[in-house]
Amino acid sequence: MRSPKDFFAPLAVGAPDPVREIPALPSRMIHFFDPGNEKMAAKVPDLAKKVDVLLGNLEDAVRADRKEAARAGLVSIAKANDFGATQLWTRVNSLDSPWVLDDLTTLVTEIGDKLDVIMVPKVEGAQDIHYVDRLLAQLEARAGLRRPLLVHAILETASGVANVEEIAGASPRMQGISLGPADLAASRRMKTTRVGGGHPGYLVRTDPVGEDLHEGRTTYQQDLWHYTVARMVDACVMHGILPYYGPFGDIRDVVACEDQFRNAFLLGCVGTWSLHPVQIDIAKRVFSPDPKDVAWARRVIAAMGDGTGAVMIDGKMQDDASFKQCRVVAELADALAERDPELKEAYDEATKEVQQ
Ligand SMILES: CC(=O)SCCNC(=O)CCNC(=O)[C@H](O)C(C)(C)COP(=O)(O)OP(=O)(O)OC[C@H]1O[C@@H](n2cnc3c(N)ncnc32)[C@H](O)[C@@H]1OP(=O)(O)O
Ligand SMILES: CC(=O)C(=O)O
Ligand SMILES: [Mg+2]
Repeated sequence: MRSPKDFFAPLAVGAPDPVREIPALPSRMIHFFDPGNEKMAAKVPDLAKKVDVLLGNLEDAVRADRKEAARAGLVSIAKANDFGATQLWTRVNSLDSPWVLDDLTTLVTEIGDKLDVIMVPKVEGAQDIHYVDRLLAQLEARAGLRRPLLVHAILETASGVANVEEIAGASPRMQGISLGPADLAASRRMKTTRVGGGHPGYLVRTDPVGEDLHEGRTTYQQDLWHYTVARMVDACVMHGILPYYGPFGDIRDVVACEDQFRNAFLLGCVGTWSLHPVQIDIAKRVFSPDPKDVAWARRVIAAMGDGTGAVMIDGKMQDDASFKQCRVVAELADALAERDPELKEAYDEATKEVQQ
């Protein structure tokens, strides 16, 4: 284990200094595309205007015989485009794969100055992050980069979940963690066959009403991911990094997708993945606070002054704890409004209405 005193020293001579704080940039949707797929790649410049994060995916969903095309495609796309305030991330192949070394070496060397975050799949424990941390420092030093690349882990193995707190704190590069429900389900031997979302068999049932055990008993489907998302959120917050939901594979079911995203938003996640253009607006809607909630939050903050004491607003008690919750919502709204003029207008309009 590294001494806390050395935590902010570069891991290679000439590598940039590690960051001391993870920037809380808008990242409501991490939009996945296959950089080796010409149709998808052609849409990237337009998509960049709509999404907070574009992610060139090199891992699962890219066929083995297309890995090199995907890597080369990402290099060309990054060199040919300026994405402005939209972040560019990549997901490299897993650390036990034959491709990851070339992924990291090529990407850091060729486009390390364009990339913001490297997503590492199937992270099992802090040792995986330590490996990537040192290698990135060596590559950054060789490439003469002035800004350190950040690292994002996918939580998609049973060991990863058991070690999530140490993963979150393994390096100052750690930017965030996403839930990987598909691989996690396989790793845990869950008896599901889906990519995220619920399952009709995972339910609770009301008590029997009479002799007939089948009559009049309502069932409620439960959220398979509640425990993992909640634990991931706590681990991330403990270490000052950002939690995300991951993929929702039923592209057609936009309703359940929105529900899954909203559960994650309410539990503390800052964003999610979009696998298909249709999921971009869902993520944007869900991970931008509702204008009514923003107006309420601003009203509570104004009424609470320095945040101490208690006041009553519309019959509801407000004190330091609700003031802090309102600040979370209001600060997120302010950050998103800076990037999105339409949202700014909606938030200001709703705020004016409650002031009248
Ligand atoms: C468990 C995990 O690891 S999840 C992460 C890994 N998975 C991924 O990254 C999947 C990314 N998404 C995809 O590959 C695709 O969206 C698929 C395979 C799910 C569906 O693709 P298609 O069958 O082509 O969908 P569809 O016909 O609705 O696409 C409509 C258009 O949008 C394009 N499109 C689809 N997905 C994307 C995307 N993610 N980014 C950009 N464009 C896209 C298609 O190329 C198509 O273009 P066209 O109109 O020029 O023909
Ligand atoms: C996100 C991912 O890779 C998974 O669910 O397996
Ligand atoms: Mg996976």
